[in-house]
Amino acid sequence: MVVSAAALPTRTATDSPVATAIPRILSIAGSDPSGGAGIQADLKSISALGGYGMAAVTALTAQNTHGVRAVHVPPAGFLRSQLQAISDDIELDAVKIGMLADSQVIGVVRDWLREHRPPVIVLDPVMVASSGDRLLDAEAEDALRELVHLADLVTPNLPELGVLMREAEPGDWAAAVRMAQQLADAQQTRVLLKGGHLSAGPARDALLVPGEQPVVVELPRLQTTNTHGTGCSFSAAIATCQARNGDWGQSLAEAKDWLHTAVARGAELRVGSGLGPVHHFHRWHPEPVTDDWWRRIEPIRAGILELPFIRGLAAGTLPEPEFSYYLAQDARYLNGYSRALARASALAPDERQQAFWARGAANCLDVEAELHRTWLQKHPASPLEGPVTKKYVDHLLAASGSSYAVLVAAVLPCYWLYSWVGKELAASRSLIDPHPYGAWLDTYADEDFAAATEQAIEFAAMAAARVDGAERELMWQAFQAASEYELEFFDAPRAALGQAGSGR
Ligand SMILES: Nc1ncnc2c1ncn2[C@@H]1O[C@H](COP(=O)(O)OP(=O)(O)O)[C@@H](O)[C@H]1O
Ligand SMILES: Cc1ncc(COP(=O)(O)OP(=O)(O)O)c(N)n1
Repeated sequence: MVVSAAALPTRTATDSPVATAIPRILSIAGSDPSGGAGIQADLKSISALGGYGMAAVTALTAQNTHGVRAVHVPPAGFLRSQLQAISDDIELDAVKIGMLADSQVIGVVRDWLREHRPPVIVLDPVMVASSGDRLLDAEAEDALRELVHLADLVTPNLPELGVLMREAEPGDWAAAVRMAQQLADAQQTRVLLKGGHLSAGPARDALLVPGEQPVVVELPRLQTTNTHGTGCSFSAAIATCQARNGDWGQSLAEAKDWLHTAVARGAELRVGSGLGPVHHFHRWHPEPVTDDWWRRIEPIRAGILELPFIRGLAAGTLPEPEFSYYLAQDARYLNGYSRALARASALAPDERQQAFWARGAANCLDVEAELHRTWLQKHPASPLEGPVTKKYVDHLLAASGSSYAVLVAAVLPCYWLYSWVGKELAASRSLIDPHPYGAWLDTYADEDFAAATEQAIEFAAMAAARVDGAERELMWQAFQAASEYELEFFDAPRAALGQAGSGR
Protein backbone atom coordinates (compact mmCIF):
# COMPACT_ATOMS: atom_id res chain seq x y z
CA MET A 1 0.00 0.00 0.00
CA VAL A 2 1.34 3.45 -0.89
CA VAL A 3 -0.06 6.46 0.94
CA SER A 4 0.94 10.07 1.21
CA ALA A 5 2.37 11.03 4.59
CA ALA A 6 -0.82 12.93 5.44
CA ALA A 7 -3.13 9.99 4.74
CA LEU A 8 -1.76 7.34 7.07
CA PRO A 9 -4.17 5.39 9.28
CA THR A 10 -4.97 6.64 12.75
CA ARG A 11 -4.76 4.58 15.96
CA THR A 12 -5.25 0.83 15.73
CA ALA A 13 -6.58 -1.52 18.38
CA THR A 14 -3.14 -3.00 19.03
CA ASP A 15 -1.51 0.40 19.70
CA SER A 16 -1.62 1.63 23.26
CA PRO A 17 -1.57 5.42 23.64
CA VAL A 18 0.76 6.73 26.30
CA ALA A 19 -1.21 10.01 26.40
CA THR A 20 1.53 12.13 27.95
CA ALA A 21 1.18 15.90 27.43
CA ILE A 22 4.90 16.59 27.12
CA PRO A 23 6.60 13.27 26.44
CA ARG A 24 9.95 12.70 28.12
CA ILE A 25 12.37 11.36 25.52
CA LEU A 26 15.90 10.10 26.08
CA SER A 27 18.39 9.99 23.24
CA ILE A 28 21.28 7.54 23.67
CA ALA A 29 23.61 8.61 20.88
CA GLY A 30 26.88 10.24 19.84
CA SER A 31 27.66 13.95 19.77
CA ASP A 32 27.99 15.87 16.49
CA PRO A 33 29.61 19.25 17.28
CA SER A 34 28.30 20.71 14.01
CA GLY A 35 24.77 20.23 15.35
CA GLY A 36 23.25 18.42 12.37
CA ALA A 37 23.24 14.80 13.56
CA GLY A 38 23.64 12.80 16.78
CA ILE A 39 22.33 14.00 20.13
CA GLN A 40 22.21 17.60 18.90
CA ALA A 41 19.82 16.66 16.10
CA ASP A 42 17.85 14.42 18.44
CA LEU A 43 17.35 17.12 21.08
CA LYS A 44 16.25 19.62 18.43
CA SER A 45 13.86 17.11 16.85
CA ILE A 46 12.37 16.10 20.20
CA SER A 47 11.86 19.77 21.15
CA ALA A 48 10.49 20.72 17.74
CA LEU A 49 7.85 18.02 18.08
CA GLY A 50 6.85 19.05 21.58
CA GLY A 51 8.84 16.64 23.76
CA TYR A 52 11.26 17.14 26.64
CA GLY A 53 14.65 15.93 25.41
CA MET A 54 17.46 14.27 27.37
CA ALA A 55 20.74 12.82 26.12
CA ALA A 56 23.16 10.15 27.34
CA VAL A 57 26.29 10.47 25.22
CA THR A 58 27.85 7.30 23.82
CA ALA A 59 30.69 8.87 21.83
CA LEU A 60 32.17 12.21 20.88
CA THR A 61 32.82 12.78 17.21
CA ALA A 62 34.85 15.49 15.53
CA GLN A 63 32.80 16.14 12.41
CA ASN A 64 31.36 18.87 10.25
CA THR A 65 29.19 19.00 7.14
CA HIS A 66 31.97 17.28 5.15
CA GLY A 67 32.29 14.18 7.32
CA VAL A 68 33.59 12.54 10.48
CA ARG A 69 37.26 13.23 11.30
CA ALA A 70 37.64 11.39 14.60
CA VAL A 71 35.65 9.50 17.23
CA HIS A 72 36.37 9.37 20.94
CA VAL A 73 34.53 6.75 22.99
CA PRO A 74 34.44 7.43 26.74
CA PRO A 75 34.59 4.36 29.01
CA ALA A 76 31.41 2.29 28.73
CA GLY A 77 31.09 2.44 32.51
CA PHE A 78 30.50 6.17 32.29
CA LEU A 79 27.59 5.63 29.88
CA ARG A 80 26.19 3.18 32.45
CA SER A 81 26.45 5.97 35.08
CA GLN A 82 24.60 8.42 32.82
CA LEU A 83 21.79 5.95 32.15
CA GLN A 84 21.57 4.99 35.80
CA ALA A 85 21.39 8.63 36.89
CA ILE A 86 18.48 9.19 34.55
CA SER A 87 16.49 6.09 35.37
CA ASP A 88 17.03 6.56 39.12
CA ASP A 89 15.14 9.82 38.91
CA ILE A 90 13.14 10.26 35.73
CA GLU A 91 10.24 8.37 34.20
CA LEU A 92 10.76 8.02 30.47
CA ASP A 93 8.10 7.90 27.75
CA ALA A 94 10.44 6.88 24.94
CA VAL A 95 14.06 6.16 24.14
CA LYS A 96 15.74 6.76 20.84
CA ILE A 97 19.03 4.97 20.27
CA GLY A 98 21.54 6.24 17.71
CA MET A 99 25.30 5.78 17.31
CA LEU A 100 26.62 3.01 19.58
CA ALA A 101 30.36 3.04 19.07
CA ASP A 102 31.47 -0.46 20.08
CA SER A 103 30.35 -3.77 21.57
CA GLN A 104 30.95 -2.63 25.18
CA VAL A 105 28.73 0.41 24.70
CA ILE A 106 26.08 -1.80 23.08
CA GLY A 107 26.31 -4.22 26.02
CA VAL A 108 25.67 -1.41 28.51
CA VAL A 109 22.65 -0.19 26.54
CA ARG A 110 21.27 -3.73 26.16
CA ASP A 111 21.52 -4.42 29.91
CA TRP A 112 19.93 -1.08 30.79
CA LEU A 113 17.05 -1.62 28.33
CA ARG A 114 16.38 -5.10 29.74
CA GLU A 115 16.32 -3.76 33.26
CA HIS A 116 14.23 -0.66 32.68
CA ARG A 117 12.20 -1.50 29.58
CA PRO A 118 11.04 2.01 28.52
CA PRO A 119 7.55 2.07 26.92
CA VAL A 120 8.83 3.05 23.44
CA ILE A 121 12.25 2.10 22.03
CA VAL A 122 13.30 3.33 18.58
CA LEU A 123 16.64 2.03 17.35
CA ASP A 124 18.42 3.86 14.52
CA PRO A 125 21.15 1.34 13.65
CA VAL A 126 23.94 3.78 12.78
CA MET A 127 26.39 1.38 11.12
CA VAL A 128 27.43 2.83 7.78
CA ALA A 129 28.70 6.40 7.22
CA SER A 130 27.41 8.51 4.33
CA SER A 131 30.79 7.79 2.65
CA GLY A 132 29.90 4.07 2.69
CA ASP A 133 32.50 3.26 5.40
CA ARG A 134 31.49 0.73 8.11
CA LEU A 135 31.32 2.49 11.51
CA LEU A 136 31.26 -0.63 13.70
CA ASP A 137 33.66 -3.58 13.83
CA ALA A 138 32.35 -7.11 13.28
CA GLU A 139 31.88 -7.79 17.01
CA ALA A 140 29.87 -4.58 17.47
CA GLU A 141 27.75 -5.39 14.40
CA ASP A 142 26.87 -8.75 15.95
CA ALA A 143 26.02 -7.06 19.26
CA LEU A 144 23.80 -4.54 17.47
CA ARG A 145 21.95 -7.33 15.61
CA GLU A 146 21.10 -8.76 19.02
CA LEU A 147 19.69 -5.42 20.15
CA VAL A 148 17.15 -5.27 17.32
CA HIS A 149 14.55 -7.53 18.96
CA LEU A 150 14.50 -5.26 22.04
CA ALA A 151 13.38 -2.31 19.91
CA ASP A 152 9.75 -1.45 19.09
CA LEU A 153 10.95 0.09 15.84
CA VAL A 154 14.27 -0.24 14.02
CA THR A 155 15.00 2.31 11.29
CA PRO A 156 17.74 1.12 8.89
CA ASN A 157 18.66 2.90 5.69
CA LEU A 158 19.44 0.67 2.69
CA PRO A 159 23.12 -0.09 3.45
CA GLU A 160 22.32 -0.71 7.14
CA LEU A 161 19.55 -3.13 6.21
CA GLY A 162 22.06 -5.13 4.18
CA VAL A 163 24.51 -5.24 7.10
CA LEU A 164 21.80 -6.23 9.61
CA MET A 165 20.72 -9.07 7.33
CA ARG A 166 24.35 -10.08 6.53
CA GLU A 167 23.59 -9.56 2.86
CA ALA A 168 24.66 -7.15 0.12
CA GLU A 169 22.88 -3.77 0.10
CA PRO A 170 19.54 -4.26 -1.70
CA GLY A 171 19.82 -3.05 -5.27
CA ASP A 172 16.34 -1.63 -5.65
CA TRP A 173 13.26 -0.67 -3.64
CA ALA A 174 11.35 -3.93 -4.15
CA ALA A 175 14.33 -5.99 -2.96
CA ALA A 176 14.77 -3.66 0.03
CA VAL A 177 11.12 -4.02 1.07
CA ARG A 178 11.39 -7.83 0.85
CA MET A 179 14.55 -7.80 2.94
CA ALA A 180 13.05 -5.41 5.51
CA GLN A 181 9.99 -7.67 5.82
CA GLN A 182 12.30 -10.64 6.48
CA LEU A 183 14.03 -8.63 9.21
CA ALA A 184 10.69 -7.67 10.79
CA ASP A 185 9.47 -11.29 10.70
CA ALA A 186 12.73 -12.76 11.99
CA GLN A 187 13.06 -10.28 14.87
CA GLN A 188 9.32 -9.89 15.52
CA THR A 189 9.63 -6.13 15.54
CA ARG A 190 8.60 -3.19 13.36
CA VAL A 191 11.07 -2.07 10.71
CA LEU A 192 11.03 1.38 9.13
CA LEU A 193 12.95 1.05 5.90
CA LYS A 194 14.33 4.48 4.83
CA GLY A 195 14.75 5.04 1.13
CA GLY A 196 16.69 8.31 1.20
CA HIS A 197 19.72 6.57 -0.35
CA LEU A 198 17.89 5.57 -3.53
CA SER A 199 19.30 7.67 -6.34
CA ALA A 200 15.99 8.52 -8.03
CA GLY A 201 12.25 8.57 -7.51
CA PRO A 202 10.32 9.95 -4.56
CA ALA A 203 11.67 10.06 -0.98
CA ARG A 204 10.05 6.81 0.06
CA ASP A 205 9.99 4.86 3.32
CA ALA A 206 8.16 1.67 4.29
CA LEU A 207 6.85 0.46 7.64
CA LEU A 208 7.04 -3.31 7.93
CA VAL A 209 5.14 -5.00 10.73
CA PRO A 210 5.41 -8.80 11.20
CA GLY A 211 2.55 -10.53 9.46
CA GLU A 212 1.13 -7.32 7.94
CA GLN A 213 1.23 -5.67 4.52
CA PRO A 214 3.93 -2.98 4.11
CA VAL A 215 2.79 0.63 4.46
CA VAL A 216 4.76 2.92 2.13
CA VAL A 217 4.95 6.67 2.69
CA GLU A 218 6.37 8.90 0.03
CA LEU A 219 6.89 12.59 -0.61
CA PRO A 220 8.73 14.28 -3.48
CA ARG A 221 12.51 13.94 -3.36
CA LEU A 222 13.98 17.40 -2.71
CA GLN A 223 16.95 18.68 -4.67
CA THR A 224 19.08 19.80 -1.77
CA THR A 225 22.39 19.19 -0.04
CA ASN A 226 20.80 19.68 3.40
CA THR A 227 20.46 16.02 4.29
CA HIS A 228 23.00 15.62 7.11
CA GLY A 229 21.34 14.00 10.09
CA THR A 230 18.04 13.15 8.40
CA GLY A 231 18.09 9.63 9.85
CA CYS A 232 18.85 10.82 13.42
CA SER A 233 16.18 13.51 13.22
CA PHE A 234 13.59 11.16 11.74
CA SER A 235 13.98 8.46 14.39
CA ALA A 236 13.97 11.00 17.27
CA ALA A 237 10.85 12.62 15.80
CA ILE A 238 9.04 9.28 15.45
CA ALA A 239 9.92 8.35 19.05
CA THR A 240 8.50 11.67 20.25
CA CYS A 241 5.29 11.40 18.23
CA GLN A 242 4.82 7.77 19.28
CA ALA A 243 5.23 8.63 22.97
CA ARG A 244 2.51 11.25 22.55
CA ASN A 245 -0.06 9.48 20.40
CA GLY A 246 0.71 5.75 20.66
CA ASP A 247 0.05 5.09 16.97
CA TRP A 248 3.00 4.06 14.78
CA GLY A 249 1.29 4.92 11.49
CA GLN A 250 0.29 8.36 12.69
CA SER A 251 3.73 8.95 14.22
CA LEU A 252 5.42 8.03 10.95
CA ALA A 253 3.13 10.38 9.01
CA GLU A 254 3.67 13.28 11.42
CA ALA A 255 7.43 12.83 11.56
CA LYS A 256 7.77 12.42 7.79
CA ASP A 257 5.75 15.56 7.09
CA TRP A 258 7.79 17.58 9.61
CA LEU A 259 11.12 16.23 8.34
CA HIS A 260 10.25 16.94 4.72
CA THR A 261 9.81 20.66 5.39
CA ALA A 262 12.91 20.60 7.60
CA VAL A 263 14.91 19.20 4.66
CA ALA A 264 13.29 21.65 2.22
CA ARG A 265 14.20 24.65 4.39
CA GLY A 266 17.62 23.47 5.57
CA ALA A 267 19.43 25.84 3.20
CA GLU A 268 18.02 28.83 5.11
CA LEU A 269 20.36 27.95 7.98
CA ARG A 270 23.50 28.56 5.87
CA VAL A 271 25.53 26.05 7.90
CA GLY A 272 28.68 24.60 6.30
CA SER A 273 29.72 24.04 2.70
CA GLY A 274 29.17 20.26 2.56
CA LEU A 275 25.99 18.35 3.38
CA GLY A 276 24.20 20.84 5.61
CA PRO A 277 21.73 20.19 8.42
CA VAL A 278 17.94 20.25 8.23
CA HIS A 279 15.94 23.13 9.71
CA HIS A 280 14.48 21.45 12.81
CA PHE A 281 12.69 24.57 14.03
CA HIS A 282 11.14 25.63 10.73
CA ARG A 283 7.72 25.92 12.36
CA TRP A 284 9.08 28.68 14.60
CA HIS A 285 10.55 30.62 11.68
CA PRO A 286 8.02 31.71 9.09
CA GLU A 287 9.30 31.20 5.56
CA PRO A 288 10.66 34.46 4.08
CA VAL A 289 7.96 35.86 1.81
CA THR A 290 10.56 36.14 -0.96
CA ASP A 291 10.69 32.31 -1.16
CA ASP A 292 6.95 32.31 -1.73
CA TRP A 293 7.30 34.94 -4.48
CA TRP A 294 10.04 32.89 -6.14
CA ARG A 295 7.84 29.81 -6.17
CA ARG A 296 4.91 31.79 -7.54
CA ILE A 297 6.91 33.07 -10.53
CA GLU A 298 7.92 29.52 -11.50
CA PRO A 299 5.88 29.73 -14.76
CA ILE A 300 7.72 32.95 -15.65
CA ARG A 301 11.07 31.31 -14.93
CA ALA A 302 10.14 28.30 -17.05
CA GLY A 303 9.04 30.70 -19.81
CA ILE A 304 12.39 32.51 -19.74
CA LEU A 305 14.34 29.28 -20.23
CA GLU A 306 12.10 28.37 -23.17
CA LEU A 307 12.65 31.67 -25.00
CA PRO A 308 14.39 31.37 -28.38
CA PHE A 309 16.66 34.22 -27.23
CA ILE A 310 17.87 32.34 -24.14
CA ARG A 311 18.14 29.03 -25.97
CA GLY A 312 20.07 30.68 -28.78
CA LEU A 313 22.32 32.45 -26.30
CA ALA A 314 23.08 29.14 -24.56
CA ALA A 315 23.72 27.30 -27.81
CA GLY A 316 25.74 30.15 -29.32
CA THR A 317 23.33 30.27 -32.29
CA LEU A 318 21.65 33.59 -31.44
CA PRO A 319 21.73 35.91 -34.49
CA GLU A 320 24.07 38.80 -33.79
CA PRO A 321 21.50 41.58 -34.56
CA GLU A 322 19.30 40.23 -31.76
CA PHE A 323 22.22 40.18 -29.37
CA SER A 324 23.12 43.77 -30.33
CA TYR A 325 19.52 44.91 -29.90
CA TYR A 326 19.44 43.30 -26.46
CA LEU A 327 22.68 44.99 -25.40
CA ALA A 328 21.55 48.43 -26.60
CA GLN A 329 18.28 48.06 -24.68
CA ASP A 330 20.16 46.80 -21.65
CA ALA A 331 22.29 49.95 -21.66
CA ARG A 332 19.13 52.10 -21.79
CA TYR A 333 17.48 50.02 -19.09
CA LEU A 334 20.47 50.21 -16.76
CA ASN A 335 20.29 53.98 -16.77
CA GLY A 336 16.67 53.91 -15.54
CA TYR A 337 17.38 51.05 -13.15
CA SER A 338 20.25 53.04 -11.64
CA ARG A 339 17.82 55.86 -10.82
CA ALA A 340 15.43 53.41 -9.12
CA LEU A 341 18.27 51.97 -7.04
CA ALA A 342 19.40 55.48 -6.09
CA ARG A 343 15.85 56.19 -4.92
CA ALA A 344 15.88 52.94 -2.87
CA SER A 345 19.09 54.17 -1.29
CA ALA A 346 17.42 57.50 -0.43
CA LEU A 347 14.44 55.72 1.18
CA ALA A 348 16.45 53.00 2.98
CA PRO A 349 15.77 52.66 6.71
CA ASP A 350 19.43 52.20 7.71
CA GLU A 351 22.92 52.96 6.44
CA ARG A 352 23.73 49.37 5.47
CA GLN A 353 20.80 49.24 3.07
CA GLN A 354 21.41 52.82 1.95
CA ALA A 355 25.02 51.99 1.04
CA PHE A 356 24.04 48.74 -0.67
CA TRP A 357 21.53 50.31 -3.06
CA ALA A 358 23.84 53.30 -3.69
CA ARG A 359 26.63 50.92 -4.71
CA GLY A 360 24.15 49.11 -6.98
CA ALA A 361 23.14 52.41 -8.61
CA ALA A 362 26.76 53.35 -9.28
CA ASN A 363 27.54 49.85 -10.62
CA CYS A 364 24.73 50.14 -13.16
CA LEU A 365 26.26 53.32 -14.58
CA ASP A 366 29.68 51.65 -14.75
CA VAL A 367 28.22 48.61 -16.55
CA GLU A 368 26.26 50.89 -18.92
CA ALA A 369 29.46 52.78 -19.81
CA GLU A 370 31.32 49.49 -20.22
CA LEU A 371 28.64 48.14 -22.57
CA HIS A 372 29.05 51.21 -24.79
CA ARG A 373 32.85 51.07 -24.67
CA THR A 374 33.17 47.39 -25.50
CA TRP A 375 30.22 45.45 -26.88
CA LEU A 376 28.18 48.22 -28.48
CA GLN A 377 31.19 49.50 -30.41
CA LYS A 378 31.56 46.05 -31.97
CA HIS A 379 27.82 45.33 -32.18
CA PRO A 380 26.17 48.65 -33.09
CA ALA A 381 22.39 48.82 -32.66
CA SER A 382 19.72 51.49 -32.52
CA PRO A 383 20.03 53.45 -29.26
CA LEU A 384 16.27 54.23 -29.28
CA GLU A 385 14.32 52.99 -26.31
CA GLY A 386 12.24 49.92 -27.25
CA PRO A 387 8.64 49.42 -26.03
CA VAL A 388 9.50 46.75 -23.45
CA THR A 389 12.39 48.78 -22.05
CA LYS A 390 10.06 51.74 -21.70
CA LYS A 391 7.35 49.73 -19.93
CA TYR A 392 9.86 48.16 -17.56
CA VAL A 393 11.61 51.43 -16.70
CA ASP A 394 8.23 53.16 -16.25
CA HIS A 395 7.28 50.41 -13.79
CA LEU A 396 10.46 51.02 -11.79
CA LEU A 397 10.00 54.78 -11.82
CA ALA A 398 6.37 54.39 -10.67
CA ALA A 399 7.58 52.16 -7.85
CA SER A 400 10.15 54.86 -7.00
CA GLY A 401 7.19 57.07 -6.10
CA SER A 402 5.87 54.39 -3.76
CA SER A 403 7.24 53.06 -0.45
CA TYR A 404 10.72 51.66 0.14
CA ALA A 405 9.23 48.16 0.50
CA VAL A 406 7.38 48.27 -2.84
CA LEU A 407 10.39 49.76 -4.63
CA VAL A 408 12.73 47.08 -3.30
CA ALA A 409 10.28 44.39 -4.47
CA ALA A 410 10.18 46.00 -7.93
CA VAL A 411 13.97 46.12 -8.36
CA LEU A 412 14.52 42.59 -7.01
CA PRO A 413 13.69 40.49 -10.13
CA CYS A 414 16.46 42.17 -12.10
CA TYR A 415 19.00 40.88 -9.57
CA TRP A 416 17.41 37.54 -8.91
CA LEU A 417 16.37 36.43 -12.39
CA TYR A 418 19.59 37.70 -13.99
CA SER A 419 21.73 35.83 -11.48
CA TRP A 420 19.57 32.70 -11.82
CA VAL A 421 19.70 32.77 -15.65
CA GLY A 422 23.49 33.13 -15.33
CA LYS A 423 23.70 29.91 -13.32
CA GLU A 424 21.32 28.12 -15.71
CA LEU A 425 23.41 29.14 -18.73
CA ALA A 426 26.80 28.45 -17.16
CA ALA A 427 26.61 24.70 -17.87
CA SER A 428 25.82 25.03 -21.58
CA ARG A 429 28.37 27.82 -21.97
CA SER A 430 31.13 25.47 -20.76
CA LEU A 431 30.15 22.85 -23.38
CA ILE A 432 30.85 25.15 -26.33
CA ASP A 433 34.41 26.31 -26.90
CA PRO A 434 34.92 28.93 -28.20
CA HIS A 435 31.46 30.32 -27.41
CA PRO A 436 30.56 33.44 -29.47
CA TYR A 437 28.91 35.05 -26.43
CA GLY A 438 31.14 33.36 -23.85
CA ALA A 439 32.85 36.47 -22.44
CA TRP A 440 29.49 38.14 -22.01
CA LEU A 441 27.85 35.06 -20.46
CA ASP A 442 30.67 34.92 -17.91
CA THR A 443 29.54 38.29 -16.57
CA TYR A 444 26.13 36.69 -15.87
CA ALA A 445 27.62 34.10 -13.52
CA ASP A 446 29.76 36.64 -11.62
CA GLU A 447 30.14 35.64 -7.94
CA ASP A 448 30.02 39.21 -6.62
CA PHE A 449 26.72 39.67 -8.40
CA ALA A 450 25.41 36.43 -6.89
CA ALA A 451 26.38 37.72 -3.42
CA ALA A 452 24.68 41.07 -4.11
CA THR A 453 21.58 39.16 -5.18
CA GLU A 454 21.49 37.27 -1.88
CA GLN A 455 21.75 40.59 -0.08
CA ALA A 456 18.97 42.18 -2.14
CA ILE A 457 16.70 39.19 -1.39
CA GLU A 458 17.41 39.55 2.33
CA PHE A 459 16.65 43.28 2.30
CA ALA A 460 13.37 42.67 0.45
CA ALA A 461 12.40 39.98 2.99
CA MET A 462 13.27 42.36 5.84
CA ALA A 463 11.16 45.10 4.27
CA ALA A 464 8.26 42.68 3.81
CA ALA A 465 8.45 41.67 7.48
CA ARG A 466 7.95 45.28 8.54
CA VAL A 467 4.84 46.12 6.48
CA ASP A 468 1.17 45.15 6.78
CA GLY A 469 -0.63 42.62 4.59
CA ALA A 470 -1.96 45.22 2.12
CA GLU A 471 1.48 46.65 1.45
CA ARG A 472 2.99 43.18 1.24
CA GLU A 473 0.45 42.44 -1.50
CA LEU A 474 1.61 45.59 -3.33
CA MET A 475 5.19 44.32 -2.96
CA TRP A 476 4.19 41.01 -4.54
CA GLN A 477 2.44 42.81 -7.42
CA ALA A 478 5.52 44.98 -8.03
CA PHE A 479 7.75 41.87 -7.93
CA GLN A 480 5.49 39.88 -10.23
CA ALA A 481 5.15 42.69 -12.79
CA ALA A 482 8.92 43.23 -12.88
CA SER A 483 9.44 39.48 -13.34
CA GLU A 484 7.08 39.50 -16.32
CA TYR A 485 8.98 42.47 -17.78
CA GLU A 486 12.22 40.49 -17.37
CA LEU A 487 10.71 37.74 -19.54
CA GLU A 488 9.47 40.25 -22.12
CA PHE A 489 12.85 41.96 -22.09
CA PHE A 490 14.61 38.74 -23.10
CA ASP A 491 12.01 38.23 -25.82
CA ALA A 492 12.10 41.84 -27.06
CA PRO A 493 14.88 41.40 -29.67
CA ARG A 494 12.88 38.72 -31.47
CA ALA A 495 9.70 40.79 -31.34
CA ALA A 496 11.46 43.99 -32.44
CA LEU A 497 13.44 42.45 -35.27
CA GLY A 498 10.60 40.20 -36.43
CA GLN A 499 12.57 36.97 -36.42
CA ALA A 500 10.15 34.56 -34.83
CA GLY A 501 11.83 31.26 -34.05
CA SER A 502 15.33 32.63 -34.51
CA GLY A 503 18.09 31.60 -32.21
CA ARG A 504 17.18 27.95 -32.13
N1 LIG B 1 16.49 14.62 -0.76
C1 LIG B 1 15.51 14.25 0.08
N2 LIG B 1 14.27 14.75 -0.07
C2 LIG B 1 13.28 14.40 0.76
N3 LIG B 1 13.44 13.54 1.77
C3 LIG B 1 14.66 12.98 1.99
C4 LIG B 1 15.76 13.31 1.17
N4 LIG B 1 16.85 12.62 1.60
C5 LIG B 1 16.44 11.90 2.66
N5 LIG B 1 15.13 12.10 2.88
C6 LIG B 1 14.31 11.46 3.92
O1 LIG B 1 15.02 11.51 5.16
C7 LIG B 1 14.75 10.34 5.90
C8 LIG B 1 16.07 9.65 6.26
O2 LIG B 1 16.47 8.90 5.17
P1 LIG B 1 17.89 8.30 4.82
O3 LIG B 1 18.71 9.37 4.18
O4 LIG B 1 17.63 7.10 4.00
O5 LIG B 1 18.49 7.89 6.21
P2 LIG B 1 19.92 8.13 6.89
O6 LIG B 1 20.04 9.61 7.13
O7 LIG B 1 19.87 7.32 8.11
O8 LIG B 1 20.95 7.66 5.91
C9 LIG B 1 13.82 9.50 5.05
O9 LIG B 1 12.47 9.75 5.37
C10 LIG B 1 14.10 9.98 3.65
O10 LIG B 1 13.01 9.75 2.78
C1 LIG C 1 27.11 11.45 16.18
C2 LIG C 1 26.49 10.99 14.91
N1 LIG C 1 25.49 10.10 14.92
C3 LIG C 1 24.91 9.68 13.77
C4 LIG C 1 25.35 10.17 12.57
C5 LIG C 1 24.72 9.73 11.28
O1 LIG C 1 23.63 10.54 11.00
P1 LIG C 1 22.38 10.07 10.11
O2 LIG C 1 21.24 10.91 10.43
O3 LIG C 1 22.18 8.60 10.21
O4 LIG C 1 22.78 10.27 8.66
P2 LIG C 1 23.70 11.08 7.74
O5 LIG C 1 24.20 12.29 8.43
O6 LIG C 1 24.77 10.12 7.35
O7 LIG C 1 22.75 11.40 6.62
C6 LIG C 1 26.38 11.11 12.58
N2 LIG C 1 26.83 11.65 11.44
N3 LIG C 1 26.93 11.51 13.75
